[in-house]
Amino acid sequence: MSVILAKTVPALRPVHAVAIVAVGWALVAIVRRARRHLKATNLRGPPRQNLLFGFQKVLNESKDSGALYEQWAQDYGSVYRLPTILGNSRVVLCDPKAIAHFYARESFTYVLTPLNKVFSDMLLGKGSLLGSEGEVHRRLRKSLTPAFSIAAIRKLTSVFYDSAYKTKAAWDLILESTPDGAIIEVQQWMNHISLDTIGIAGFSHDFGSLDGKHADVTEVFDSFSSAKPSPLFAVFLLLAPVLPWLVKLPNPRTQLVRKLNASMGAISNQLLARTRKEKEEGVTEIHEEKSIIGLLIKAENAGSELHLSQEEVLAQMKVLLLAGYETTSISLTWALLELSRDHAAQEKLREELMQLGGTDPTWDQLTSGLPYLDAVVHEVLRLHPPVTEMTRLAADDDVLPLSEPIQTASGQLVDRISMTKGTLISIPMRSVNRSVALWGSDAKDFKPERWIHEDGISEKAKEIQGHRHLLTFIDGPRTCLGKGFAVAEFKAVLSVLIRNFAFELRDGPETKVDTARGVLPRPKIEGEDGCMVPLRVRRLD
Ligand code: HEM
Repeated sequence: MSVILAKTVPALRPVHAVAIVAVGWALVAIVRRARRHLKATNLRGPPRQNLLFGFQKVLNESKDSGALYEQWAQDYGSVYRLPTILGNSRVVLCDPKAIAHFYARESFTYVLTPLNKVFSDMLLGKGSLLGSEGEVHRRLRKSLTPAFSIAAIRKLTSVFYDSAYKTKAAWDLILESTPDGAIIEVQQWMNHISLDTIGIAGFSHDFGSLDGKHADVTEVFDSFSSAKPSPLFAVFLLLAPVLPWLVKLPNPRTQLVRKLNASMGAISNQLLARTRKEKEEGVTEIHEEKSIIGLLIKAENAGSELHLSQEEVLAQMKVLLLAGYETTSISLTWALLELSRDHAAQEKLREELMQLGGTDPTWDQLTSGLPYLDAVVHEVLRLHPPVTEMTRLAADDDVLPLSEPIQTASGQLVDRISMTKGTLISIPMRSVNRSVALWGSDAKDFKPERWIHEDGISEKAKEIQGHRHLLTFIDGPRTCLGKGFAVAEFKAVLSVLIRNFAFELRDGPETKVDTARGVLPRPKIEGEDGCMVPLRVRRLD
C-alpha cells in the first residue's frame, strides 16, 4: 500500500510549500479583513500612496515622525487607520481616554507583536520583562518591584550624588587651566554617570567609567550611533512588521544587537556569580535583600510563586542595565542641551538651587521642595521621551472609549470605537506629549513654567493618564518600573551640575540639534557624525 502511495502522491517540493504558506497567509488576511469590515469601526486615515510600503517608509525616514502622527490626527481625528506595508494597516491612538483604556489592558488584551518579541529576544535573551506578557510578566515584575519602592530609592540618593560629584571633580580638573570654559562632550559623561549609577545602585558593582575605566558594554552601546544601517537592512526593517525573521538575517546592525546582548550577558554573569558566592559565604552587607541583584537571587531560590529560572535572572539583569543606562543618559543630555539654549531657564534653576545655601537637596527637597527643578526635569521628559512610540497587537476584540467623538469613514460621529482581534495598534508617545491639540499652541517649546503655573497644563492634557500626564514612562501594568529611580537620579545629577557649572552651546544659540539612531534616538549636533553633544562648560566659583 505504502509503495502505491509513494508512486501516486507526488513529493512536496519547496515551491509547493511556499505556495501553501502564501495561500494560507492570504486566507487568514482575507478572513481578518472581512471580520474587521463587519465588526470594527471604519476609521478614517490618510489614503495609501505607496502600495508596497504604505506610510512605513515615510515614517522610518522622517526626522520627526511625531509631527506626521500629529498632522494625521488633525486631519482624520484622534484615532485613525494608517496604511503600512504589503496592504496592512495599524490603528494609531492619540485620544487620552482611548490610550488610558489601552494601557490598562496592556499585557493581556494588547500584547507584544511578533517583531517586538524577536527584537527583545535578540537583545535581552528569552524571559525578560520587556519580552514577556500576561502572568509571566506579572511574576517577573513582582520579583523586582521591592527594589523600586520609595524607601529603596531614597536610600540610593547618595549613589546619585556620588556619580554627580565624580563628574564635577573630573570637569574641575579639565577647567582648572581654562577659566573661560572648555568644550566638553557631555553625552559621553552622562553615559558614564548612568552606567556607574545603575552598576552601584543595582548590582553593587562599580563600572568605574567615571574614573576613566573602560567598559566593553559602553563601547558596544556607542557603536550603535556610528553604525549606519545598510540600505538592505533599511528595507528589512520596513518589511519586518510582517516578516519579523528578516531582522535576524546577518547584517551589521543585527550583529551589534547580538554583541550588546553578549556583552551585557558577560557582565551580568560575572556579577551574579560574585553575588551568589558572597551569599554562600554569608557576606550579606554587599547585597542587601532589597537591592536589585539581591532580589533576583532571592527569586532564583524562591518557591513556585516568584521563582525565576537562571535564564530569567540573567535577562532581568540585562533589562536593568539597558533601561538604567540608555534612557537616563539621553534625558540628562537633553536637559543640558535645553538649558544651554535657554539661559534664562538655566539661571532660574541655578537661583532656586543656590537658595539651599550650598548644600545638596535632601530627598524631600528633591521630590517636592524644588518646583523649578521639578519643572525642568518634566519639561525635558515631555519634549524628549527616549522611547518615542510603541506598537502592540490586539489579542481580543475590544471597544475603546474616546475623550471626544470622531467621524468615521462613513461620516458617522462615534464616542467609542470597536477593534477586532489581530489589529495592530500604535501609540505615538512623543507626538502625544507634544501635541498642540492637547498641550496648547506652545506645545513644541521648552517651557518649564507650564509645570508651575496653576493653569499651565490644559484640561485636555490632564486627561492623559500616566506619570504627570506624560506618556514618557507609558502607563498600566508595563509602566516603567524605574521611573522613581530615574527622576530622582535626573534631579540629583542636574542639581549638582547646574550649581557648579554654566553651559552654552559650542557654536552659539543658532546651533541645530538633530537625533542619531543609537539603541534609542540620541541628540547630536546637526551635520556632525556620531552622537556627540559638545557644550562650552564654565566653572562657577
Ligand atoms: C528617563 C528615564 C527612563 C525612561 C524615559 C523610561 C521609559 C520606559 C518605558 C517607555 C518603558 C516601557 C517599555 C516597553 O514596555 O516597551 C520602560 C520600562 C521599564 N523600565 Fe524604564 N525608563 C527610564 C529609566 C529607567 C531606569 C533608570 C530603570 C531601572 C533602574 C528602568 C527600568 C525599567 C524596567 C524594569 C522596565 C520594564 C517594565 C515592565 O515591563 O514591567 N527604567 N521604561
